[in-house]
Amino acid sequence: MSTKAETIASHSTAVLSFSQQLWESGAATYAEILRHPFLTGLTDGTLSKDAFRYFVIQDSHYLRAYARALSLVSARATDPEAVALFAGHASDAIAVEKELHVSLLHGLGLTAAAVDAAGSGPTTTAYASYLLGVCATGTYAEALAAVLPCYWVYRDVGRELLTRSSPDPLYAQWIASYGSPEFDAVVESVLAVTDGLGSDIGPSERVRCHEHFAVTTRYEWMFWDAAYQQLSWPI
Ligand SMILES: Cc1ncc(C[n+]2csc(CCO)c2C)c(N)n1
Repeated sequence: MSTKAETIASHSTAVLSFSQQLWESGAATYAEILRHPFLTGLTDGTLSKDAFRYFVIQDSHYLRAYARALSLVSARATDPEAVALFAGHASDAIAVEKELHVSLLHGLGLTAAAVDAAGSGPTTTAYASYLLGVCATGTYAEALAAVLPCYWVYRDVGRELLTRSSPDPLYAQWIASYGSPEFDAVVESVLAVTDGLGSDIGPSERVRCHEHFAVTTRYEWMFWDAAYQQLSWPI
């Protein structure tokens, strides 16, 4: 039987691009994400407004942390194009957070003060801490592997949900923002940077990249699950 490192190393010499190799580490989780009742509830309109409200509040906290993680990715990039790309996306994440306040929060009867008062929940805090930890202490490739599922899972979920849409106008508005062609172009540029790194990475670093990708894909599932359950701190 081959070890995990050998399996990953054998993939690296095969025809798959680095991003496609990473995707295999999250593929089973991605299949579960599409079946999650939060997402099926969004598209058939049965998702409770309380669960969606929880999601939007937690996403505000998540986006603030994610922007900082992307700034760290930007700082570690050596290619000036990649520095600019991730710095731009860090800035976009803050803009998205503000936009959320204006459109979705208002439609949900929420205020910025309510978001701050709710604070970052257990799953948001765990996911954000993992991202910031890897981006601060890992290599550039590890940092990229950790932030990648956020882009990629959302693009693919957005595309899938667009085909289903939603009878609820608020849910349809959210779906449209991630299924847009502009967002598709953002994700393709990040995948191109990832593939450009593929040949420079050693075997142990490659294994760590796969681990980070698998963990943050799981956190994406957990983020929707936390909203579905409206998970709070136990104490
Ligand atoms: C839990 C969670 N995961 C991913 C995204 C999607 N997302 C947020 S910022 C960004 C890139 C730069 O704008 C992307 C793809 C989200 N909103 N919430």
